[in-house]
Amino acid sequence: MQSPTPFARIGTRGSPLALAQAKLVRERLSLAHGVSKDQIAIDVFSTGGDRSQKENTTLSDIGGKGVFTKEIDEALLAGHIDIGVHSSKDVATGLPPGMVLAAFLEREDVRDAFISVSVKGIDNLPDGASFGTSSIRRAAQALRLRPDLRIVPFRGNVQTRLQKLLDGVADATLLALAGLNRLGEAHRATAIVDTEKFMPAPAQGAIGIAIRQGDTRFAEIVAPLDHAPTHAAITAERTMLRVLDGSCRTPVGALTGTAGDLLTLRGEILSLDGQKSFSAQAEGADPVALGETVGRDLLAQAGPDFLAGWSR
Ligand SMILES: NCc1[nH]cc(CCC(=O)O)c1CC(=O)O
Repeated sequence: MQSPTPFARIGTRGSPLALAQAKLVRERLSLAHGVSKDQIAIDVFSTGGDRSQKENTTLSDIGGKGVFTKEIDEALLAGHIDIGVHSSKDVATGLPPGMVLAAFLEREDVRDAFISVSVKGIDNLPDGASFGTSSIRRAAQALRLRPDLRIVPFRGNVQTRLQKLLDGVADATLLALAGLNRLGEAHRATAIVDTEKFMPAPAQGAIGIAIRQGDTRFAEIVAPLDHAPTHAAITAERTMLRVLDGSCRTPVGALTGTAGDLLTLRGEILSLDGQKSFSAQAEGADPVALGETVGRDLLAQAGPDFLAGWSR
């Protein structure tokens, strides 16, 4: 039986991936603090992003900001939960006032996996094949290589999308390898794609832990779970995205690496049809400064016409 006052209350979405991530955080908290898992509650929330799954919408159509986090953020700020567990790539760059991302678990594989029941890779798809994705980044990157592809909307959780492929709704898709790994479904990947051609989404593959700003008790409780190199990389990528967010809604990719003691950050923005793209790269020690440098470089290269053309 759960005690009436648990050690911590975690809020999460209810998808199998979100639950796996919340359970991973519970496991880490339990080990770090020597408390039983029964003392850590997991509360499940349905978000706008979950409710709109059945519509033929892209995430940017729904309105983006916090569509997978809003209800959890509100419960956190209201004190109904202590910790929000999120896929960092689903967390809006502008956090609700009073909320902070305090810790990040060590990043999983950042790459996307190509999945098809008929062909080995994107190059092998027949002319005019259908490509299932509701990610404007994956659509643009696929169309850059294969302008003939027909993009079909592909919403739903990871399991739903895998089933849609089996049902023949599309000839192929891309999914984050991180999600497949966490669900024990990595064997479904037909191929792992090259990050040069398919730069991952900013913050892909990292679980983020949100707490209330100024909550010193929970700041201390989640601190042992934080992986410093992941924290730095996600900060750099989210900063780059924040610089771009203000001006445009083009597809964006980002990838952090290391060069000795320094971080390297590569970023790219693409037109929706993938026919135009700009990339930038820099290295530095301060993740915020690095993200700003790469973000501003991308804005400068793209210029106002490109950004205006795709701003809605
Ligand atoms: N809402 C989509 C989403 N958000 C996070 C992940 C994967 C896990 C991650 O990037 O940490 C996914 C699924 C996908 O892109 O395949």
